[in-house]
Amino acid sequence: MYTKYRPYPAVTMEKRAWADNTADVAPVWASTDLRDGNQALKNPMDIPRKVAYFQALVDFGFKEIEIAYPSASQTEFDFCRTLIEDGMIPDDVTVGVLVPAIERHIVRSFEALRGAKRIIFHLYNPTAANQRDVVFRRTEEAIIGLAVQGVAWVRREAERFGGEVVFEYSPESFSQTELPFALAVSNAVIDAWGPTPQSPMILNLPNTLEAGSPNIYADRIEWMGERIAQRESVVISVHPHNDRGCAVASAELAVLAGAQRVEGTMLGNGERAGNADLVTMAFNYYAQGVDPRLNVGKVDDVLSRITAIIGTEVAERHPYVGAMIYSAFSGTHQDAIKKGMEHRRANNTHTWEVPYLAIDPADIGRAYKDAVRINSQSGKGGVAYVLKACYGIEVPASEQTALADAVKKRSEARGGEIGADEVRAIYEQMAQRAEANSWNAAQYARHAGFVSALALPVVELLSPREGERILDLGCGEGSLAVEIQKRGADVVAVDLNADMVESARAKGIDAYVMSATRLPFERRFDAVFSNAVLHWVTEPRTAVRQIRRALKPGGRFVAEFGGHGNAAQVVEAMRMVFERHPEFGPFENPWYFPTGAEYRALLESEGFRVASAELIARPTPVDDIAHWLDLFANGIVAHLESAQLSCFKQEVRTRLEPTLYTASEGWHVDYVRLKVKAVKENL
Ligand SMILES: CC(=O)SCCNC(=O)CCNC(=O)[C@H](O)C(C)(C)COP(=O)(O)OP(=O)(O)OC[C@H]1O[C@@H](n2cnc3c(N)ncnc32)[C@H](O)[C@@H]1OP(=O)(O)O
Ligand SMILES: CC(C)C(=O)C(=O)O
Repeated sequence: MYTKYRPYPAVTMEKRAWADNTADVAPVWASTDLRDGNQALKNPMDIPRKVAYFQALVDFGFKEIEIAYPSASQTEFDFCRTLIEDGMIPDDVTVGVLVPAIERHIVRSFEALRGAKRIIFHLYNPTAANQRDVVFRRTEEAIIGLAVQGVAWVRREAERFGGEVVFEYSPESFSQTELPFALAVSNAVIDAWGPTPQSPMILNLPNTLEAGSPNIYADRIEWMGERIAQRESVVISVHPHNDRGCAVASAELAVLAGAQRVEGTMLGNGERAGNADLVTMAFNYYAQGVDPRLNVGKVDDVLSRITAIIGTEVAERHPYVGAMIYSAFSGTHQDAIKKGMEHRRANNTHTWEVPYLAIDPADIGRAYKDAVRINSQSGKGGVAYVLKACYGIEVPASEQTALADAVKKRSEARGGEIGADEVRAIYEQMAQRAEANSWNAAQYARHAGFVSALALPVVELLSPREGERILDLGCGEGSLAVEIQKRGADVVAVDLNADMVESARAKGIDAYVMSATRLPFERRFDAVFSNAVLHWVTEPRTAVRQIRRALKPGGRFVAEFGGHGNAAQVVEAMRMVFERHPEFGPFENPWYFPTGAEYRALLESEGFRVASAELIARPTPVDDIAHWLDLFANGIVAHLESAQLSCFKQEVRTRLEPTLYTASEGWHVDYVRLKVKAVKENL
């Protein structure tokens, strides 16, 4: 079996320059899609499809386009005529045709091109030993004679042709041709055509059947380049096929070896295993900071047009352009991408250095959010990235592992990918479970009407104006949102509690269930308003970032919530009752009550200009401290049994009665509010 095939002959080189060269300049690209690509299709294109394909190639930036083998069929001929007669060839684009060394084919091909301003007339004849002996049954001299005769026919017709003719010659099957013979035939053709440095010809050295490794192709190109006649009047071109899967590598090494021009096709479409894929190759230059001389930013548009025309698809894993190319499922890769992107943003880096991403997906219009996709292989970094990229949600580091575990479980149980919306739903559910307090809208309305009634001055501080878009963050049952709306503003309200949101909606408010640390809004609001909510948010920096993000530049943030010392006596009484009853477990204070200075510093560090951040002592009447505990402290005692709960309430009540209750005025809670007004700076 192993004697059936022979090793591809290596080239003996005294010195080899290409291995030390670097790819500093992209070659001239020549698309052969409409000829070589077309001849690979089961259903070759008709004229309208060819026209559409031609236009896509022009839009991608090709300046040399081989459009046909005009003598092959009437369609090929008519396509040439259509492009020329309908004036579809831009002035900076040169069209080419492929023609065998047969007189009537040469005559007909010139006929097809009549009227074109500038053409590449590409003559070819096979030169390999096997072709000479078996297909043509001619000696070496006769094959050279055929080529030289072909040149004479081309010269004669070129002289009659009105436009400029760039002559191209291919010793077809160069890859299987002995180098001395390839050189002999090429030099005979160069001599017969007589190119000059001002009017050079193209010598195309095809890897017609790719049978050797790219380094040998490079050796062959360098070998030829060193020896051909009139090197300064010849543009060396390559035409690599992909039979060994190395066409792009062959083309790149050939360029290092002196090739100045590369023929190939979009996505490598072509006979057998195809041609050199010029999309990949152009991006290979681009990704090294070399001008690719093609409109790579338009690639998705161009490829969607081309694949629709020829009825193919871009493979998911195709380099640079596959749908999955900029997506990572695996946890450690996701983590590295997330950190790389964050580092880039934080440092405003210009050069691209994000692990696992060859180029910036945005360069070709792909979204960053697709860079990370979630399944059972994913980790915390990836899951956090998805929520940040898709919804602007910052998952606190403390919650990331639990979230990733929940997502992984879901993916393993169900199989397959977990979409961003599903990750978000899992996160919301976790947040609701983790919410310290539970809320009941009816009870709230009955016993906590004071919360909104006392907040009207905060609405005044907000001073909503007609037509402004205002976010009410933590709207509760919606009374303040109604007040703001009455002043002509357009209000969107959010609250973590579905019962409250329901109640706000019943008042005609556009309300949603949403956490203050997971707002999806970006530059949407003229103002963000919040009353009696932010002391419940245990990730204050995350909330401030979300608020800033939701605001338009210059937008204001007006809020009131519990500040340093708020309900201090109540908190202390609860703590002491817990201390007296070790069976209740540790007392956990759920609230964030900052000082004015602390909150001001937080806002300023997140890009706000703070107009005021003041603590205001406001003893607040409540109907009964027991109701207050039921409403606002139920999270602290959620784990207690009912007898323990009664005991807790009774003991807290007894402790507070001497200071917070009077017979004439009833119960007052020692509220201290932090009232804030700040403006989003235009950073
Ligand atoms: C590697 C490449 O991609 S090269 C391009 C290949 N593309 C094509 O062949 C597509 C278009 N081809 C065609 O439509 C036809 O093959 C035609 C019109 C060129 C010729 O068709 P036909 O006359 O029917 O002959 P056929 O297709 O069998 O070709 C074989 C003949 O062409 C000769 N021939 C093949 N290539 C060449 C050439 N480049 N120069 C001169 N003669 C050639 C062969 O020696 C053979 O001649 P013979 O009949 O004297 O033995
Ligand atoms: C005619 C030549 C350039 C060709 O298509 C090939 O050798 O593959």
